[in-house]
Parts: sequence; C-alpha cells; structure tokens
Amino acid sequence: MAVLKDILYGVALEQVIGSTEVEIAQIAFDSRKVASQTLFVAIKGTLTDGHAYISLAIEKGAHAVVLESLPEHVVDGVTYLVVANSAKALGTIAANFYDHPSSKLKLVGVTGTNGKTSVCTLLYQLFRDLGYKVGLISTVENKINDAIIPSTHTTPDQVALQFLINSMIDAGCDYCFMEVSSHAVAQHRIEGLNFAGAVFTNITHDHLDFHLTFDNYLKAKKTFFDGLNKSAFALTNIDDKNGEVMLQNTKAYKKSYALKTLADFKARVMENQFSGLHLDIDGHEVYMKMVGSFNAYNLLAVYATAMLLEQDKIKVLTILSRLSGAEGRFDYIVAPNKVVGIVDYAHTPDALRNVLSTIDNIRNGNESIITIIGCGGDRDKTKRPVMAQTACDWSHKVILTSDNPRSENPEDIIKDMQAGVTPVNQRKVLTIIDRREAIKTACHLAQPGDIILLAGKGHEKYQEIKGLRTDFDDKKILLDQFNLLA
Ligand SMILES: CC(=O)N[C@H]1[C@@H](OP(=O)(O)OP(=O)(O)OC[C@H]2O[C@@H](n3ccc(=O)[nH]c3=O)[C@H](O)[C@@H]2O)O[C@H](CO)[C@@H](O)[C@@H]1O[C@H](C)C(=O)N[C@@H](C)C(=O)N[C@H](CCC(=O)O)C(=O)O
Ligand SMILES: Nc1ncnc2c1ncn2[C@@H]1O[C@H](COP(=O)(O)OP(=O)(O)OP(=O)(O)O)[C@@H](O)[C@H]1O
Ligand SMILES: N[C@H](CCC[C@H](N)C(=O)O)C(=O)O
Ligand SMILES: [Mg+2]
Repeated sequence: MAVLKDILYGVALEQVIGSTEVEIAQIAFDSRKVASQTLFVAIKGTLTDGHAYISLAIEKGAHAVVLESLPEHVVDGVTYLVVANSAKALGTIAANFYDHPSSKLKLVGVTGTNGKTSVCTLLYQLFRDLGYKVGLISTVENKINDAIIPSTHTTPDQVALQFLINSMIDAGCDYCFMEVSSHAVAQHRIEGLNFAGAVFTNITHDHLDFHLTFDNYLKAKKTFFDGLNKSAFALTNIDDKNGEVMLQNTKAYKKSYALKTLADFKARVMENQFSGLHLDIDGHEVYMKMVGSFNAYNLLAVYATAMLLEQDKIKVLTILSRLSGAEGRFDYIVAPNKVVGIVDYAHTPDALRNVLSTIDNIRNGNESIITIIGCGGDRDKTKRPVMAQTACDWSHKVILTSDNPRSENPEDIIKDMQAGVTPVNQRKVLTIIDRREAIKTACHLAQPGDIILLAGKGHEKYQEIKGLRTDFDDKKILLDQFNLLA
C-alpha cells in the first residue's frame, strides 16, 4: 500500500486532475488485472491501446489512471495523471512502489541477439558456487536462490520486474543477473532499474518484424547502455562490429572483451572438441565443459563480469571449468547405435551458423549432419529463407518442419523457408510439418556417427499451433527415439 503522491517521484506530469493523496494497493496496466484501489496505467501497445480500457478499469475499481491523453469525460473521484509516455512512467512508478529494490543488490543486465540466456545462467551458476545468494531473470526460468519461478518473457514487464527483484531482496540476494531483450528496452520495461553493469554479447539479424530496421534494433540495445550511470560498468564484445557502438554515449566505465582483437579481457581457443573447450583466458589455461567458440565468447564475458564484480580470478576459472550452462543450449546426447543428437535453441541465422560450423569443425570427417529446423510464426519473416539456406550450406540433409507456428499456417512458414533453398540444395531437403515425425525420420536416416541437430526450441516444453500450446519436448522425443534404436 502506498499514497499516490509518494510513488510519483521522478515522473514528469503534464497535467493532474483529482487528488494525489489516495491510497494505492496495486499497479496494473491490463484492465483484466484491475481490482479495488488500483492505479491503472494506459499503454499504447502493438495490438491495441490501453486507453480504450480506462472506463472498464475504473468500473473494476481503479481510482487513479496514468495516461497520455484525457478521455472526453472524466469521472468524479478518479485521479487522472497525464504523462508523455505511460510505459516509461510505469517503470518509474513501479520502482517507487517497491522502494527501488534494484539499488539494494548488484543488478547486471545482458543484452545481444544471442548468448543472453547462456551468459546470465553461467553467471547465476558461478555466483551461487562462489557462495552468494543470487537471482536470475531469463528466458528459460527465473530463480531466487534455488527456487524456480516460471518465466513468461525473456525480460518481464515493469511491474513484474520490480516485484521479482523485491522478492530477491527479501530472500537476501546479493546479485541479480538478467536478460535485457530489445523488446524490453523499446517498450521501457527496464525503466526505473538501477544497473551495476551491462554486458553486450553480439548483434545480428533478428526481430525486424518488431524493430522494422536493423538500425532501430541496434539503437534499442544501445539505449540500454546510454541509460547506465557512471558507477556502472559497460562491458562489450569488441570483436562484434557493433560492439564499440554500445560504448559511445554511456556514462558508465567502459570495458571490452575479445578473442580476435585487443581488449581489456582476452581469450584464445586452443582446442574445440565435443568434450569441451581448451581456452587461454587472461594468460590462464582452462579446460571447459562447454563446446563451440561462441561459448568461448560467453565464458569470457562471464569471466570479465566476475572480474569487474571483484571476484577471485582462480576461484572463478576453477568453477567455470565445471559448469555446463543453460538447458537446451548445445545439449549433447549419444544413442546406443552411436548416432549423436544435439538439441540447441538456435533460432536466428547467426546462432544456426555458429552451431553448425562448430559441429562441422569438430566432427571426425565422414559423418553426415542432419539438421531439423523450423521458424516461429508471428515473428520476423525475413529470417526464414536465410535460416533454411544456412541449414543447407552446412548440412548433408535438412528437414524443414514446424517451430511454434502460432497463428500462422505451418505450410506457409515452410514455403517462406523454401525460398532460401537453391535448386542444387533441393535434393538435400525434406519437408515434414509434424516436428515429432521429422525427429523420427532423422533418427531412421542417421547412420552410426552421424549428427542430428535439432535446432530452434532448446529448453521449450511446448509446440504452439493456432494459439494452442501442447506438450512438446525436443530432447525427450529424441531420447525416446534413440532408445528405440538400441
Ligand atoms: C510484441 C510485444 O512485445 N508485445 C508485448 C506487449 O504487448 P502489446 O504491446 O502487444 O500489448 P497490446 O495487446 O497491444 O495491449 C496494449 C495495452 O492494453 C492493455 N489491455 C489489453 C487488452 C485488454 O483487455 N485490456 C488491457 O488493458 C494491455 O495490457 C497493454 O498494456 O506488452 C505486453 C506486456 O508487457 C507483453 O506481454 C507482450 O509480449 C508478447 C506476449 C510477446 O510475445 N512478446 C515477445 C515478442 C517478447 O517480448 N519477446 C522478448 C524476447 C525477444 C528476444 O530477444 O528473443 C521478451 O523480452 O520476452
Ligand atoms: N555468444 C553467442 N554468439 C552466437 N550464438 C550464440 C552465442 N551463445 C549462444 N549462441 C547460440 O544462440 C542460441 C541461443 O542462445 P541463448 O539462449 O543464450 O541466447 P539468447 O540471447 O538468450 O536468446 P533469446 O533472445 O531467445 O532469449 C544457442 O542455442 C546457440 O545456438
Ligand atoms: N525469444 C524468441 C524465441 C524464439 C524461439 C523459437 N522457438 C520460436 O518460437 O520462434 C522469440 O520469442 O522470438
Ligand atoms: Mg534468452
């Protein structure tokens, strides 16, 4: 419970109608979640406009409303607060309501097209093993120490974020590692958070359905860095051609990491095998359990973050060497007949290329790579042909299938993917709409030693078709098929 005027600190109010002395029990930006004594925040969304639900919110008990434009008729007894940007104001108000929990621990945000979950999960695991109480906010799951809170978004909304971090404070957490998606930055979900540090992994093609241009997508990531304060660190991957851009206008102190160029934190891949990476990090040789040079970047980013958070170098490297990272990222299994299966969350062209080039680099030579791949419905359509082409470029056989078609027709998505299959590559490609059947077929086609890459769904436990989610687990289905091969 709070008094309205106390949670408006830092909000630029353009107009106020009514009293700011009223008690507020909760904040909601969805009319369906309004109860009595609610402050309703009307947000212009991508599908609809929260301003259309103001009367409904008031009927349900909202007695104060944050909005960008006043309705024709105002209701007596209701307070109206006009602001320029309600989503932004919501972040500040939610932070005030929960008394700024992010300032009471060290919050580190990780942004980038790929690697956010991997880096945050490794940081969470590392800091737990170092003996700290830690929170994690990620695509796979949110965690408060060992308790799991299911995740609905990569980065939750303004209110959920403050609530979650506040629960971390109640549980005594010293650190929180969170993913910062570009959607979250553009929609002001991270407004009101106080970051101790920010990490940039990389930026490649994704989400152009939402951001429209690559430049806007880049700007969203940069906005996160621009908003840091001067006591925070800004850590960037300087091997990425846009890594430097992240540091251009930030007040935070600037640090870089790289495998190929000069940087504050350096690593070198000495060996890359299915059994793991042999790295030189900052002059120390370490054998890691994780596979692929993209994971060398992730491990280096984690190491650099731990150094910037003043942890002991040797302890950090020792713990990192035994970590295996997030669920569904290069998850490696071998069938009784020696067919190899890899479940990976690669759902962007760059991630797919990284995973396939890693597999190609470390396979013995004669084995075939069979890739099963689909593209999400209601998501960036321009990545579809590129992903199909990438799969063909690096595989001996490709099965195009479904990956959460959502409201779209699965055949149409596969048709978009087919546009990236050249006439020469057609002979490699099979189309099997049912993902389970696609997995079965790959298992029948594979010879001992062959490698099946099951890409795009990673940890996901569902398939969403026509808006309906049914249980679906790539790894479980693959394991069942492998056992049948025994
Ligand atoms: C495209 C997108 O990002 N949408 C997010 C956005 O919803 P929206 O803008 O579409 O909202 P809307 O449906 O237009 O509604 C506008 C407003 O009216 C309100 N409303 C609506 C209906 C009603 O009856 N009453 C009501 O009050 C809504 O609560 C909202 O405040 O804001 C909502 C609240 O924060 C999010 O739940 C929603 O995420 C949707 C479900 C989603 O799928 N988002 C994905 C794309 C996403 O955010 N992904 C990134 C990760 C991407 C990555 O890097 O891989 C993530 O951070 O998870
Ligand atoms: N540093 C990296 N560079 C490029 N590709 C990577 C990197 N780390 C992981 N990948 C690939 O990208 C996939 C997704 O990785 P991860 O889940 O860590 O990314 P993310 O940024 O959290 O993705 P999302 O935006 O969906 O939350 C992995 O399964 C792997 O194929
Ligand atoms: N965070 C990404 C995840 C994509 C995962 C893939 N399996 C899909 O459903 O497209 C998104 O929501 O676009
Ligand atoms: Mg993620």
